[in-house]
Amino acid sequence: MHSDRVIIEALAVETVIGVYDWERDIQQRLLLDLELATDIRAAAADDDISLTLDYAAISQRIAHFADEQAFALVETFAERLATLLHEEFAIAWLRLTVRKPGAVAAAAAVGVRIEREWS
Ligand SMILES: Nc1nc2c(c(=O)[nH]1)N=C([C@H](O)[C@@H](O)CO)CN2
Repeated sequence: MHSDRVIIEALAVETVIGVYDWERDIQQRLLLDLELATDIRAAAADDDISLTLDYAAISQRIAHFADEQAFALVETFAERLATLLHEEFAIAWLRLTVRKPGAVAAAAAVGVRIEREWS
């Protein structure tokens, strides 16, 4: 696995998310941190965006994914998003943190962190 990473930090997206009835009718903000494994050397050598993971394109895709989904659990959001990133961007390893700010008043944020690897 490559040790290089393309990163996206504190990406804010809006989505329907939550287990309670009152959460089914509103959009809430999630904050996402991503580490995406890749080998940046070819892109750096040729100074060519097409040879690396485009963090702008990936961020846009994630925002669209969030907008069209309505999961109960942040676990489901994280797992489905990881699969999407693997399938659409050929990402073989990632670490994804999904935070739900404000969900627990006494905490700055709660959520999940997952790592996934595909061979
Ligand atoms: N492990 C989880 N615990 C909880 C979740 C969740 O998605 N994963 N969700 C909720 C509620 O939706 C909460 O965020 C509403 O404030 C509670 N626990």
